[in-house]
Amino acid sequence: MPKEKNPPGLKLRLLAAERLRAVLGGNNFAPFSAAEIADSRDRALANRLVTTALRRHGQIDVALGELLDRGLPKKAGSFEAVLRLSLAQLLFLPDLGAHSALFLAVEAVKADPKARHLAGLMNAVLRRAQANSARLSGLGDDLLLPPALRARWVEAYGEANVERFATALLEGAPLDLTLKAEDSELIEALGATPLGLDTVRIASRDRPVEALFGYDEGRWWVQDAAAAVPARLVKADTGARVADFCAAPGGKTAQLVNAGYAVTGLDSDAQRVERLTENLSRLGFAAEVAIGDAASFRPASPFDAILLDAPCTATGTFRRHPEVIWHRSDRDVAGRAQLQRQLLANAVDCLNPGGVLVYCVCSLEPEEGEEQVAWVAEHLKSLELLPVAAEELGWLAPALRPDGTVRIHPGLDLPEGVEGSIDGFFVARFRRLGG
Ligand SMILES: C[S@@+](CC[C@H](N)C(=O)[O-])C[C@H]1O[C@@H](n2cnc3c(N)ncnc32)[C@H](O)[C@@H]1O
Repeated sequence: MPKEKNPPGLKLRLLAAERLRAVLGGNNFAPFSAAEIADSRDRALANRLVTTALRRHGQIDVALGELLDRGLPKKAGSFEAVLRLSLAQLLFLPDLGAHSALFLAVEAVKADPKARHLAGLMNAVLRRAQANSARLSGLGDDLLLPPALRARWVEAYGEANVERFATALLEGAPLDLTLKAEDSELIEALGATPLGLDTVRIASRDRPVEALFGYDEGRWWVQDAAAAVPARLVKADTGARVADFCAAPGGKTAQLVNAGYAVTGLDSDAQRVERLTENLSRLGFAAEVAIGDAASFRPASPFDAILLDAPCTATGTFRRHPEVIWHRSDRDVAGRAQLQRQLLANAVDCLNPGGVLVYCVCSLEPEEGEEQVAWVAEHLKSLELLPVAAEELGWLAPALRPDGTVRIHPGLDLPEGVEGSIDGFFVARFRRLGG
């Protein structure tokens, strides 16, 4: 019988390998969308393979070290990505069965002219992995984080919290929505759990976001519970002129409009600004939108308040972007911290005396959060810290620090009955002196 040219599952495996390879090469991970893989079961499978390979990256590194006597072959096309996917399946997704992990891996490298010559090696390595799977699948969770990052986080958050971070990494992120208005019928129709304030959580979903109840009517937007905190801390009068610096794709802009402010959303990335505009339009929200550099932007007249959601290393988003754990270097942290200082300094100059500045980052690195508050105290003398009160944080009150800044991290307890965890975020609120 002639061999089937395209065995079932091969096309999907090749797509998954391509996606993983791009992330290994430095790209951000984005799950497959319905436009990319129409069949929902195929899409779920491809996303599960890639996310497992990314979440288990550290353990797979150790397994690769053991299994490949001479290390990864150089200039080998998709070999590494295919191997990592198959190890993820063999070791950590036993429900998918071992046979397809081996068979499809060999077929996938045969389909790649740059890796074809390594089909025998792929087969041998995976057979070895299979023979040692009991031990390799039990590699410790301490390997989930690079040692240097793990040590830094243990120093900042303590061992017990970092263990919770590892659990959060493996569990991934549920879908949190911010509701335009409290509405128990909407919450029920979404099958969501209220998480306090205006956030609800959908623990598991079988449909793309666009197919969820109320999307077309613009009754909610996607926003992690932690990301919804900073905009709530902009306390200004109704109708006040509030700027959202670094606004796209607009989750916080939407909150500010919903709170009744006259909002200007500023972002330097034209494509992302397009998404911001589309998102606001779906929600039926009006805001002034500008493309510009928040480090040098000058408004026609100063704002009453500014929310600065500064670009950062985004290590707090590791549940959705496991790659940040492996991609970010000390240099990245230092570079981001430097940019954040420029943005803070310019924001002060765009504020009315007495105006409020809320600074936030979705980073877990103290250099981008706690240490920036110390830098402001030393260098931006026209700002004073305006402490956040526990009542403003609701169930997230344990995130309040003694100085009135807010450190949210994925080790924090959730309200009773709510599953999962939240992103990492740091928030500090300042006031411009005078006025
Ligand atoms: C963390 S994201 C913002 C998320 C957004 N605030 C939200 O809640 O949906 C950071 C944004 O900063 C923008 N950005 C980066 N550097 C900037 C700069 N110098 N000036 C203005 N925007 C900038 C990026 O284009 C990106 O959209």
